[in-house]
Amino acid sequence: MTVLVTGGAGYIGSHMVLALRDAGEPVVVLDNLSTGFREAVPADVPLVIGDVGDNALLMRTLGQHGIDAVAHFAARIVAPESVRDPLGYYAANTLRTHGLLETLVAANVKRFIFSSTAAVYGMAPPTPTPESAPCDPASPYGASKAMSERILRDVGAAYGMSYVVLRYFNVAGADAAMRAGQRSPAASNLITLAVRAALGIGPKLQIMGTDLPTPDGTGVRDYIHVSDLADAHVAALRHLREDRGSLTLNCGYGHGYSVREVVDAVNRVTGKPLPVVEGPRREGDPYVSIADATLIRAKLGWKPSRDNIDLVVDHALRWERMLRGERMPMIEKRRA
Ligand SMILES: NC(=O)c1ccc[n+]([C@@H]2O[C@H](COP(=O)([O-])OP(=O)(O)OC[C@H]3O[C@@H](n4cnc5c(N)ncnc54)[C@H](O)[C@@H]3O)[C@@H](O)[C@H]2O)c1
Ligand SMILES: O=c1ccn([C@@H]2O[C@H](COP(=O)(O)OP(=O)(O)O[C@H]3O[C@H](CO)[C@H](O)[C@H](O)[C@H]3O)[C@@H](O)[C@H]2O)c(=O)[nH]1
Repeated sequence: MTVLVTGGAGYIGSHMVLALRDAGEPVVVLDNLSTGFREAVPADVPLVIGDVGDNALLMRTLGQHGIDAVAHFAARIVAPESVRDPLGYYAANTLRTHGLLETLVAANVKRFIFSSTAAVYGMAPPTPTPESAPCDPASPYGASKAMSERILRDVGAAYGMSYVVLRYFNVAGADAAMRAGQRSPAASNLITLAVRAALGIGPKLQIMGTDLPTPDGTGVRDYIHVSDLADAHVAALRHLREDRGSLTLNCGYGHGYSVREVVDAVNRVTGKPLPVVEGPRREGDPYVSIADATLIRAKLGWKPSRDNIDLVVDHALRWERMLRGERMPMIEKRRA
């Protein structure tokens, strides 16, 4: 029984590959390396380079490796870009998920874990946000995921596929042993930008809005450590293998930090003040995004062990240093 991880050469998928490998689960990665990195996949994990939309390749991969479950991470993920290129996003995310599900139904693969996002809830959901809150995505990116969720629900009902949809809040940090982390130079999430600024390898951090209706005027987010998120996927896999039914679950800690609180954490971890520039609000940014994270604990027995903003920042910072050659990674490097 092998797990296929689409997008396993990307930031979150590579942590899932490590979590599965650490749990002794055979795993295969399918990735087109559009935003992923060959070296993010450990040398002893088969890497199939190709597009998730290539049905013939998928069918071959499923058969060759005896796949019984798929964790589908492969996607385009930049919400503002999706506003400029909605057709590209619906094709990359919704249509490719449809095609993947079609192939899995034909191949009789009946376990599916889907990477969804808090962006399905839109601009002003109740906070903390339960899974039952209405989906009202503000961007084509969020809509492409919400549509995929809907397709999955119908496929599950019609063809007996069991699935776990995981709606991630704000993912951050890196593997504690520095085997994986955010490799993309284009990453635009707050914690990556803050630690890169602290190390002088990125521009000064701009606080996007200081007059929001939040306690200190800056945006509040529920930051989840990427390895806790990977553990949630492993728990989801166990749930599916035990035939305990389909689920849609938030992935977050259930509490949030403002941008200023994240900057404070960076200051504590580095021991020196991070210079920041105060700028205007970013269009389309929710003020607050916090998960109601009760259901995932109840349904999967998931217990995060890294719910500590200083730890999240420390791992992100150490990873950036390591990437710049200050420390060697602890996994054997895949030969290019
Ligand atoms: N990063 C976040 O904060 C966040 C938040 C919510 C949800 N998500 C979801 O998590 C998933 C992973 O995100 P990430 O941050 O690791 O992004 P990423 O860009 O690092 O990883 C995506 C991976 O998928 C691959 N890929 C993309 N399109 C493909 C295709 N058509 N065929 C094969 N491979 C393809 C890329 O090469 C890359 O390795 C995505 O589905 C994203 O929507 C991410
Ligand atoms: O340079 C920056 C970058 C971000 N922020 C602020 O930091 C907070 C977090 O912003 P991110 O860009 O890190 O994350 P978002 O909440 O905007 O979005 C992320 O989480 C969403 C889920 O809620 C989606 O999945 C989305 O794709 C993913 O990037 C926001 O208040 C934002 O305004 C800044 O002040 N300066």
